[in-house]
Amino acid sequence: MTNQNVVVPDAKQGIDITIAMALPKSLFSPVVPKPLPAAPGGYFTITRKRFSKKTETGGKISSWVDSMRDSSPTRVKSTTSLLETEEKNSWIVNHPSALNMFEQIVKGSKGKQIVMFLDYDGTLSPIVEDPDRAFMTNEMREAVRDVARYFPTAIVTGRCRNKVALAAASAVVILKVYSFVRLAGLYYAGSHGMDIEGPSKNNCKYKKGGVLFQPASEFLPMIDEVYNILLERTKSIPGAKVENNKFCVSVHFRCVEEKMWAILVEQVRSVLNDYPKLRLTQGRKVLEIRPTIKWDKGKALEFLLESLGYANSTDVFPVYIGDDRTDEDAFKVLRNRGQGLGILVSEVPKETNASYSLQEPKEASSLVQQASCYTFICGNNYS
Ligand SMILES: O=P(O)(O)OC[C@H]1O[C@H](O[C@H]2O[C@H](CO)[C@@H](O)[C@H](O)[C@H]2O)[C@H](O)[C@@H](O)[C@@H]1O
Repeated sequence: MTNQNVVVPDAKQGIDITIAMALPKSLFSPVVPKPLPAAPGGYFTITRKRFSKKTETGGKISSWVDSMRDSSPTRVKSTTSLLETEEKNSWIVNHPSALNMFEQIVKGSKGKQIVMFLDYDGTLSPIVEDPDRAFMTNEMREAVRDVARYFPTAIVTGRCRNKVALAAASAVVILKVYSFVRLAGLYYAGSHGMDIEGPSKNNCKYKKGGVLFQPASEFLPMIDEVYNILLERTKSIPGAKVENNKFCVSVHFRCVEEKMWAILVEQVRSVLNDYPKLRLTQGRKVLEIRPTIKWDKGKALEFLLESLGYANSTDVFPVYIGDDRTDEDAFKVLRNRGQGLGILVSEVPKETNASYSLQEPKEASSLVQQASCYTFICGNNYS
């Protein structure tokens, strides 16, 4: 049975958060946060300011390629300079591990309704070469299923909403452990939040179940058209992969040789010249073509909170876990609201609006698992 309205027990009610710490270690700390590894050359020094200057549509091809290279390092420095070590140390002080800070997070959320927002690629699933093989692990799937029993939980992703569901479902089929139905209790915000669906049985006050919002629906034919043109224009570039994400298109260059990146960007840019209502952004070894509407993952987060009845509430504690630039819009919303917390999944320091960090999806799985274990125990004994 699900109980998505579970509120984190309040200390005033006599709940001792140290109870969580007293639970078996295997339940609560399956992953010990690793010390930060040496950052690959050039990665963490890229600033958002610098990135945005160079990646607006209309910038030079060479700027795009520079930006792609900056965020996709191929060289790993053998030694780390003192400056870099200091920068890494100060970054971790400012963005501590959410696993290490679990007790404080529980304190901060006491008496409030937690709402979980989870990015997919790089957060729930590890980054792999083939986007069609980016499955969640068995463990992660279980953690997400469990946490969704206690708190409203949304997956917020650049992927096509149906495809994310399919990726999750395929994992179920392959592993033959969980059924897809167990994830029906989640909200899905696909296409960078432009395609929002609620669970069929839920407490969504805006509308019960089904598609809740599609702010870019008028762009559907245009996106299809651009997807087909891009397929054609990039087919001669070895390794390039074009993905139709319904309200946006991804052009992957993870498997494209660096010397071909300029040609790829040139092709994409030349197509977009004929579509001024579309814009080009960049993710992890991917170029993203999106409508120019003012909608992003941050707006999707606000929309979902409003749908759940928490638009102006001070009694809500949204937790957003993500790894990519597109997740920064959501981190920013939380920072501006002064509510909840953003958690960046990253092995290396990055400029971010998130307050805490985790190094890899495995740690995200542990944190999500801890949240549901804690709530299960405290809810049973104290609420
Ligand atoms: O918002 P997200 O859930 O993080 O989705 C962003 C993009 O993720 C996928 O691409 C990324 O993951 C792939 C699989 O690990 C990897 O091969 C690729 O290089 C990454 O960019 C997805 O395929 C894209 O459509 C999403 O926009």
